[in-house]
Amino acid sequence: MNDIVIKTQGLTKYFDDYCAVNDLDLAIKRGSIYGFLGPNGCGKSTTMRLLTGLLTPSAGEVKVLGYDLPNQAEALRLKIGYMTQKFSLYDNLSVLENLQFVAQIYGLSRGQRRERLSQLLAMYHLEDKQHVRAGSLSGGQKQRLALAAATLHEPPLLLLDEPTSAVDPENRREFWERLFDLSDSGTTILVSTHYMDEAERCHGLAIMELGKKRADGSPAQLMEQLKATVFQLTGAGLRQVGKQLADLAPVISTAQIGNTLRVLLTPGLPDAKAWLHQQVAHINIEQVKPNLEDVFVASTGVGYAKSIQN
Ligand SMILES: Nc1ncnc2c1ncn2[C@@H]1O[C@H](COP(=O)(O)OP(=O)(O)OP(=O)(O)O)[C@@H](O)[C@H]1O
Repeated sequence: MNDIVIKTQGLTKYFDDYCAVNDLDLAIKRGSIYGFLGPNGCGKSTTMRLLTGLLTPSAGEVKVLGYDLPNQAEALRLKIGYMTQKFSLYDNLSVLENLQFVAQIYGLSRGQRRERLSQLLAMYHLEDKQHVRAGSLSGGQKQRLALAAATLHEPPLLLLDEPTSAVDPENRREFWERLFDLSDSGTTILVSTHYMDEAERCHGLAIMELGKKRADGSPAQLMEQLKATVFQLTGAGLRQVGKQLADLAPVISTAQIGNTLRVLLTPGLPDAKAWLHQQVAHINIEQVKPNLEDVFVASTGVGYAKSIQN
């Protein structure tokens, strides 16, 4: 059995002469939750739409669940669930009516419909809301309803485009519990996000910028492989210290976090801690383990440019 359910090689998408997805190679395993992490406009949604067959690539090869895209996009359609960042169900229909409508689109018989809908209402804690208009649900309830609708036909692949941008942390956590249930039962899930805590929950992750994949691996691998050295500085005058360090060549980034200053240095320095001490003698300096945000900073923007230079 082939465990790679999404494979792309050289996947590229131009809109006129703007390259939104640039030479993207992916290999995503069955049953995994794989994230696209990146700033606005980096090509996350475009990649997702290419993987659903909604968009035609300008170049490259795409195989999803064994189907070659874009040629076999129609056959793939029934095998995927797709949820976009905007609530795309009907505000004026009740929760139940929305689900009944989607069930009809997927051609479920009356008996199948009854069974599946009561299952979904229970699973997504929407039983007591089933006769409420979708438009009057809270952000978290809307997202649960959208996930119920996207999974109604039990697709083996689920694509979620920034699914929790409008929900609070508690609802986000609850939403992710459901994603892990789905993954546990073999569903492959692609999720785009710009939240670090969501990215950390993924089994695998691509960090994207300007349509390019800058890093790929599990969050643990990405943190382990980070070439930069990370320091936490404490002491007086941290704002000033941050400004003083920011422009120096070996400094990838500085960021104040509460009472500490987090500093990322390029790997080229023979003794990074000694170098830092020379710059800021009166400050406590402790080397710390990288986190995912450090990986992100070193993989994008100025941090990326400095990382590859040094
Ligand atoms: N249909 C389109 N026509 C022209 N340009 C487009 C089109 N769709 C996307 N783009 C451009 O391609 C780039 C990538 O957009 P995309 O929506 O994939 O980014 P994203 O990472 O999903 O961002 P966001 O988080 O803001 O949704 C952007 O510069 C966007 O303006």
